[in-house]
Amino acid sequence: MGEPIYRRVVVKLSGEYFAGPQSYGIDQSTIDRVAGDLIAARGLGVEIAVVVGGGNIFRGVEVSARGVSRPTGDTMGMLATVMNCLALGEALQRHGQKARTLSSFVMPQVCELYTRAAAQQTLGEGGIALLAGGTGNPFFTTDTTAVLRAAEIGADAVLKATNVDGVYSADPKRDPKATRFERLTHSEALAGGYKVMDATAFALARETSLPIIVFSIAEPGSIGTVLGGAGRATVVAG
Ligand SMILES: Nc1ncnc2c1ncn2[C@@H]1O[C@H](COP(=O)(O)OP(=O)(O)O)[C@@H](O)[C@H]1O
Ligand SMILES: O=c1ccn([C@@H]2O[C@H](COP(=O)(O)OP(=O)(O)O)[C@@H](O)[C@H]2O)c(=O)[nH]1
Repeated sequence: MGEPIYRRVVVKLSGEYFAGPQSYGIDQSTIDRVAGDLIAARGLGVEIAVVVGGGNIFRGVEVSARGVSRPTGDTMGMLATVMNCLALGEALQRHGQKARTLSSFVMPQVCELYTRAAAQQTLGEGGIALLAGGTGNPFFTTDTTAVLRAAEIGADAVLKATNVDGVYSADPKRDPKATRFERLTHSEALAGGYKVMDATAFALARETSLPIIVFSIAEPGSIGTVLGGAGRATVVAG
């Protein structure tokens, strides 16, 4: 594995992936494996903050399709991300890694409130900061949260660890002829309308000059590989 090309990153973990072989909820062995990958990546000397999605429990759009208002559905989705962070935090600590969950919502019995200073402090002390609760606002996604928090804490890149190994010309799960891009500019990603990430996230990354690396979390060790500038991935930058 090569020397890391980033000093501080935000890793966005797919909530959906946390369900493992199940269709819903949290699969413990999947969380333990992801925790191991994060600890190995931290071992390369890179400061790591993590944003976890909530799609394994609730997605606002899906909840609202069943009759709940969209803001309430989105709040349920954001609370789902808190549960995922609590599960991941425990797994990291069990493996000996210092981790601190910081939420966009005030919930003192559950975890601390996210502030930029608290996140910076955790990273400075060698801990992994788990940034829970999304942006705290409905109508956003955890992809946008990852870019927002990366810009706030001065990260060098957003690593989107998802269930595909990059950005394709079309959804690879629907179109077998779709081809993977090695590299795209933010403007090309926006113009292409590639659904692997929402437009707000790409636009904020362009505005803040943040590279986004899209890669598969299913590949064990992929976070460390990507930190070394290698592996199958799409780099969205420039
Ligand atoms: N152009 C595309 N390139 C890659 N993936 C795409 C594209 N269009 C749609 N997708 C789909 O996007 C999904 C990843 O996005 P999403 O479900 O939001 O991930 P996450 O759970 O990591 O937030 C993949 O499952 C893939 O099928
Ligand atoms: O700032 C945010 C982040 C997330 N969400 C809600 O939380 C859900 C879970 O997040 P996301 O869909 O991004 O998770 P993932 O796709 O990574 O599992 C979303 O569907 C939204 O309903 C939100 O309302 N605001």
